Amino acid sequence: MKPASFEYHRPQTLEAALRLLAHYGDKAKPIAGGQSLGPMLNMRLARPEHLIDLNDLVELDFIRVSNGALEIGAMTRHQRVATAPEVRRAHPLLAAAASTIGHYAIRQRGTLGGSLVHADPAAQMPLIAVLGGARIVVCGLDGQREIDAVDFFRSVMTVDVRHGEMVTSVRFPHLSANSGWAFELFSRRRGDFAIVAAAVTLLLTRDQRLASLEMAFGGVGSVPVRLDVSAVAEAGAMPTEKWVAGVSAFAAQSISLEDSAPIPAVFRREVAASLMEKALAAALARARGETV
Ligand SMILES: Cc1cc2nc3c(=O)[nH]c(=O)nc-3n(C[C@H](O)[C@H](O)[C@H](O)COP(=O)(O)OP(=O)(O)OC[C@H]3O[C@@H](n4cnc5c(N)ncnc54)[C@H](O)[C@@H]3O)c2cc1C
Repeated sequence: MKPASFEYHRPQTLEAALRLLAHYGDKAKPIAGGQSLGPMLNMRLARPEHLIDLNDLVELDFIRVSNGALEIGAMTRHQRVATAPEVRRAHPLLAAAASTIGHYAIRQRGTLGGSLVHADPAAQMPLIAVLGGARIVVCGLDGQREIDAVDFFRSVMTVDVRHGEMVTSVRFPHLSANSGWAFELFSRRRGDFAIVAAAVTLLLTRDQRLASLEMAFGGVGSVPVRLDVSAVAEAGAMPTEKWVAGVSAFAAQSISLEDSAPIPAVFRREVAASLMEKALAAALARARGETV
């Protein structure tokens, strides 16, 4: 199928893009990498009358490290996030997760901003943003807003961006150098969207006890789910193999799942438990300085 007709605009500055978005309101849509919007246009699931191409906005393609945060421009491609040395140093979990998005060609075009706004519940970038307490910077002609990732994702493919606004960047707090971290996903074939994904960050004390733990799942609800681990992961606990098994079972039990054809909830929950067990073990190994 071919898209319904639209008028194509290629602004050269962020301000020009915002003016177009403000002028055309709900009749306009930005296009970034086109890896999600392209198919939606072709299938006529999206029918904007005006398409605002963001690909000349070089000011939104950047990676900056400052004051404990890693700030990445909305037009930064997944492949750059996956391979940039500054991302690998400041947030190795983000780089690792980005390297698993789709295939190489998709990572070369798809952007961080596009992925967050598209908000597929199983996508990698929304999951890491929610787990790590990222803040999403949204801009309109009247100024900018900074939104916590947990509040940004409202539902399936629905986010807190109003007509006339655009995502311009994302601020990820650094992972501390001695953090343990891991990202695991289960998909039918390599490069497919995850059926379930799990991500973990943790810190150990000098005597190898648990200092802090964050866990999140993707693909188990309408938005990424960051878990409340206070009931099972007390600071000071000794993270043994038995502890890992107990915490991952708890994590998988604590999510509410509905049957969705063709993947029954019981299967999704088993996959979630097993991915979380793998992720916890890998994160602990990294925190202990072992090779993963
Ligand atoms: C075969 C295939 C496999 C894939 N596998 C995966 C996968 O495993 N994991 C994964 O996460 N993704 C996957 N994707 C999707 C890919 O990551 C996309 O790049 C991403 O979802 C959208 O990014 P984009 O830059 O292409 O955005 P676009 O497709 O251009 O836009 C997507 C949406 O975001 C809006 N938008 C874009 N940029 C902005 C902005 N700055 N501000 C406001 N709105 C904006 C658009 O209007 C549109 O609604 C896959 C895609 C394909 C085709």
